[in-house]
Amino acid sequence: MKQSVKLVAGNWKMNGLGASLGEAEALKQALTEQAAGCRVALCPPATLIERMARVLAGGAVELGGQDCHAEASGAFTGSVSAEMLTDAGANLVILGHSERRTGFGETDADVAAKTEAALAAGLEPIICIGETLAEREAGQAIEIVSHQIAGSLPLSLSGKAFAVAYEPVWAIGTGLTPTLEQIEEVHAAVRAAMVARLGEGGRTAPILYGGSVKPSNAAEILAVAEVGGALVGGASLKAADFLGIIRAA
Ligand SMILES: O=C[C@H](O)COP(=O)(O)O
Repeated sequence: MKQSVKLVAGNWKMNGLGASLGEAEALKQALTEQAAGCRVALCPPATLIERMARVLAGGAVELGGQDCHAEASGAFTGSVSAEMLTDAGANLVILGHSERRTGFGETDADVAAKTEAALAAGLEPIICIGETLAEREAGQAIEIVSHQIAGSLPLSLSGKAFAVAYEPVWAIGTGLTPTLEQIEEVHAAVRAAMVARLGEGGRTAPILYGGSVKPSNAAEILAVAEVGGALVGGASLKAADFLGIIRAA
């Protein structure tokens, strides 16, 4: 299904200090001078969200967290709740990124629980899925992402604003990307899995592509059927690069 308004979200990961707020300011300024034609979001480290919310106030750039805890509050040292992200000024949150699934052992069930928490706090979740290189080489990409969709999307998402991000693990930060045909094939399968899981509620949420998106390949990737936007890592850290991708959308 063709999405009318795409979402281009920048995931700063564990990059950025107060000095980086200038990049957010430059992005806001550029999108004030020339409207984007798509939704644009930045997801900085949690420590920057509140300051970035002040910088971005009154502009078109939305703000997201990179993770949240499944519980609303409690004895969870080092964690941030969904409500804390909302309180700091975020309206989105990335959940289930492969770096959290791999590095922190997050399961599909964890991602589903975090998604429930995000919805309860009024956040729009961006739920990440994607196969490893070994899984792709074994011909299991479709099976893996379909399974991840079934396990990571709680039924309560139906009727709510959310996005799915397909990020092949082997394409993240490597400069490698799937072929356009492979992206189209997986996105079609992801859509089918979303509809199988949520019924009509799975039909319209955008499916973002993520993994080595840059200004030079963004236009062709964003033109693929069922690509409803992009989740951008490295190329979102500099406003000029991120703007190149936004313009392509
Ligand atoms: O969340 C973003 C992705 O992991 C993509 O990162 P990348 O654009 O640096 O490959």
